[in-house]
Amino acid sequence: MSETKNPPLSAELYTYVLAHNPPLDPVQQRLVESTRALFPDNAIKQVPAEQAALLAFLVRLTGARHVVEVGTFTGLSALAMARALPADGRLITLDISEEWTAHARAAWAEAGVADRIDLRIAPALDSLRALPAEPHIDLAFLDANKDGYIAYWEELVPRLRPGGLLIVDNVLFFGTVVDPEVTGGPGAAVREFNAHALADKRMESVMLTVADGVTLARRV
Ligand SMILES: C[S@@+](CC[C@H](N)C(=O)[O-])C[C@H]1O[C@@H](n2cnc3c(N)ncnc32)[C@H](O)[C@@H]1O
Repeated sequence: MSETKNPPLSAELYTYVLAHNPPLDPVQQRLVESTRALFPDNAIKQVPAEQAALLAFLVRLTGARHVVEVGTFTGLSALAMARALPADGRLITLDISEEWTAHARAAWAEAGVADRIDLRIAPALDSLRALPAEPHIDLAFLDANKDGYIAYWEELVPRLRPGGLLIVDNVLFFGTVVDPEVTGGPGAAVREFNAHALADKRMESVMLTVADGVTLARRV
């Protein structure tokens, strides 16, 4: 068993972490609250505040102009990344739900970033295959159905420019990736994906214990 330096994340410690991150802006805060009110059974899908801040930070750090997101939901991660784009930057975000993304569109309009976001409603694999084949993506965020992760990775990696960043969410899948009794479903799919990503010599990857686990992978 490897030793960890991670302290247990108590509610008090998590509150402390949030207090030492950029706060959600008022539109983001309203989006979090309205998502919980309108879609209480699915609100867990939304990235937490510290992860929204991390996504915005990485967009700014990399100077990304061409961003692709797989998994829009009600639009918080897209909003965070779109706000961090330069004026000529564009975010393409992919989902299959008209209902959830209608809520996203309203928040983006309220935030004044709707003109930077191109929402495409279709199975993500179809939308990814329709993107230009050449390496042009600066940053991608993968946060949709876990049984599609390997296929989405395989479409995204060749389209990333050298040095481009691929951010993958839920790579711990609530800890189930190490549960031997989990032999199917999203936990097993994420476990298989993690092995696939680690073995990919086109990418340099680090796995972080942020939120439900985040892998940062750079196109070498
Ligand atoms: C975890 S949520 C995304 C959360 C979002 N990034 C946020 O922070 O609010 C996953 C999304 O993937 C979408 N999704 C599931 N299967 C999909 C598919 N085959 N193609 C495209 N989107 C899909 C769902 O509709 C859902 O909105």
